[in-house]
Amino acid sequence: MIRLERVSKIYESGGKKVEAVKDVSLHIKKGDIFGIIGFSGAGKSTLLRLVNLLERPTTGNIIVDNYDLNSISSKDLRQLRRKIGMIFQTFNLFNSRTVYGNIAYPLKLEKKSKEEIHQRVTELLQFVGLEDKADKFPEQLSGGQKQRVGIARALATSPDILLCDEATSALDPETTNEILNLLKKVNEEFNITILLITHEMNVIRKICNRVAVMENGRIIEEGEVFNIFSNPQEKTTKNFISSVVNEKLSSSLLEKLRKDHERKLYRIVFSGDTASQPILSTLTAKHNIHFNIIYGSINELQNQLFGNLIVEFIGADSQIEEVLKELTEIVEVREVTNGES
Ligand SMILES: Nc1ncnc2c1ncn2[C@@H]1O[C@H](COP(=O)(O)OP(=O)(O)OP(=O)(O)O)[C@@H](O)[C@H]1O
Repeated sequence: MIRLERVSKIYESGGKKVEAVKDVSLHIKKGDIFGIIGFSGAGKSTLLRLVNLLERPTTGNIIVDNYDLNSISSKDLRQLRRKIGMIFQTFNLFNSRTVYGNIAYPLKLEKKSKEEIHQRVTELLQFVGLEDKADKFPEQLSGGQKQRVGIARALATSPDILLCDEATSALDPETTNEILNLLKKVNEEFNITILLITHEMNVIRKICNRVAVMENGRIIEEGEVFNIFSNPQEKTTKNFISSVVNEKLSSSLLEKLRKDHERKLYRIVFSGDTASQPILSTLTAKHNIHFNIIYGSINELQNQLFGNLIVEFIGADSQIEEVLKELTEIVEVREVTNGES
């Protein structure tokens, strides 16, 4: 659906060059909810503007819906633009138009008849749950309601792709969840591919199936959301994950635990099927030792479980060794040291 091949974007302003996007390759498949996460200045907005045809890459190719943007004709470009909807952090609604007028606007540009416009706007108002707000002006709406209008307007021309630029960053957590649920519904009911940029891992966790982590213009890590969450490789990715999945213990708590428990502590990381199997109890029973759970967390993601436990084993050293050996073959096991909390 969207393919970026070795894309770079260099801005030149005041004689200075800024390489905002560096050698990025990505493949976003039809039906994906693909999230790009990164700190401010990482290059996310530039990447979105490249896909939205507002910027041209300095080098590399961008292919959207089988059109190579480097060689697309202006007629095809106009056609393609209609297939891409966009919503924004600041909603970008027309304050002088009603909710109805905002949603109708792209259809008016397409010179649709009054009846067609009425039918489509009514459908969309119902879809986003704002039937009773048709005649209100944006300033009479809450942030969440404004974003619903933004979504309805973006869907008016039945796009194949929806680009979301920090669409929930201005909203409180509850409203964020409502809007994320609505975006999921857009994806599922209309099979619209969603590409979103965000600096909130919560957004990625809630609705994305794939994620790319961006830093200094580059994609540093990319993959299925479950795999990235359960086995992040890069420090920045780990930091983003720890903002929503609290698996680290504070160093003071760790110190206390180590004082209270003179045996070695082990962190055992479970994911997927292993998170729902009684692996620990089976293995410790087999080798006739006991275990004591010191800390545990379990999370649900994409209908799968992942989590981790900190445990101590009680029993003969040789038997503990055996259990650790067998455990390591099934799950990730590492001794908890002072440096690793
Ligand atoms: N039009 C422009 N001209 C010159 N430099 C730009 C332009 N747009 C962005 N940049 C620079 O490119 C880099 C990436 O910016 P970009 O806005 O893409 O990052 P971002 O991850 O979206 O950050 P934010 O979340 O703060 O918007 C930054 O160093 C920025 O200053």
